[in-house]
Amino acid sequence: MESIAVSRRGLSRARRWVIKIGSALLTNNGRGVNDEAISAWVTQMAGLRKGGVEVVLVSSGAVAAGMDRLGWRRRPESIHQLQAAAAVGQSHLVQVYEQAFGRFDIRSAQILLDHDDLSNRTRYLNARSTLRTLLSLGAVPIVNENDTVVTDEIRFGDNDTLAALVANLVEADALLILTDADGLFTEDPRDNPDAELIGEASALDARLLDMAGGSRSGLGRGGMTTKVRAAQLAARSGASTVIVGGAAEAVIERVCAGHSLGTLLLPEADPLAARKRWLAGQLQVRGSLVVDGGAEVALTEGGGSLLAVGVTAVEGRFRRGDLVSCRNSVGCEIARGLANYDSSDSGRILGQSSERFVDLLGYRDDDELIHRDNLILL
Ligand SMILES: Nc1ncnc2c1ncn2[C@@H]1O[C@H](COP(=O)(O)OP(=O)(O)O)[C@@H](O)[C@H]1O
Ligand SMILES: N[C@@H](CCC(=O)OP(=O)(O)O)C(=O)O
Repeated sequence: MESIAVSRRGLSRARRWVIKIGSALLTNNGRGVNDEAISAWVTQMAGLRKGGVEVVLVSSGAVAAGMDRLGWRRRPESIHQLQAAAAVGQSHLVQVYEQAFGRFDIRSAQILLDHDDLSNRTRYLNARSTLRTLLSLGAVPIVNENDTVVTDEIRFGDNDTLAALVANLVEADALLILTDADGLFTEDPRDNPDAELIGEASALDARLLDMAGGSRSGLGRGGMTTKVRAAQLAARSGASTVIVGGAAEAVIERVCAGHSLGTLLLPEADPLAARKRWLAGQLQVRGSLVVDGGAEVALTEGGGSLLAVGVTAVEGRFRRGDLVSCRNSVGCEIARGLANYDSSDSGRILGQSSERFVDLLGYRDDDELIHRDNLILL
């Protein structure tokens, strides 16, 4: 039991969440989207945002909202009708969120993604930069699949997969999947009312996929199978996943505070190591920082962050958040990491202590040029 408490407590330290709200939950008994429930979730997300926690929302519901507006009772089979319903519904869905976040003076932003956006390197990096910029502006991105331009073969179909890929994209600490079941049960509780809730497991535990079944709601898509797979994908970049019943009182607040609700699916033992491996494999090196002897020791032996004071030269052109290589005075690459300042600002602060950043740049975002959590030693 102790380990549950410890890992749940870890969730209360997560600074960046991806929160996915599924179709089965969002729909008002099949009649459009549930505005009242959306308002309650947004109130909780606004609370997180005000507390300095970054939130990316992945929301389904476009097809359900569109069906309602078009007067359709049953989810259509044809892909073109689904696309039409999604187009009609998406604008309404975003409008409901915009209004709800507006009550808290929080900007929201619509992001529609398809498979190609996340498999094409340039588009992937563009999506990543836009999402990160929105977060740094304090906005809440609202992501959905770009249903208009996708066909059956390349659709995500379910938004669980999309949410996990977004968690990878923004390197979220945790993914919260709100659905109409209380979590992952040993069997679908609709089939067996005696099925038991799994409180916590490793996302990579092969038995989970045997327990997970498909969707029955008529509006939801992937069921628990895609949720377990999403947890496995999210774990690749070190994120934990919680699958939980979204109708529970103050559910987002309680899960994010570390309360034991729903099912927690954990990445491997050291999420930071997973995340660093993910970073190393995903991004292109955009430039280099040459470090002095003191900084080399601090990085390689002390496990420290890279400070501007230990940097002697900046090479290449890179933006904040890009992957850069750290080389020592004889040109050996010793580490790679995500730069907190772009190449031009890095050039202005090199050799300087962070107290001077405001004088030199007119602002100070971070004290470190590369934080140790974003640094991979080679
Ligand atoms: N082992 C399981 N535990 C809980 N729910 C399950 C399980 N297997 C299948 N399900 C089904 O998964 C459904 C949730 O998935 P889905 O309908 O796709 O929702 P969403 O639209 O929120 O993604 C539940 O309503 C439940 O019937
Ligand atoms: N893009 C679709 C979502 C697809 C879907 O229903 O996914 P899910 O919520 O995972 O069951 C929509 O907005 O209706």
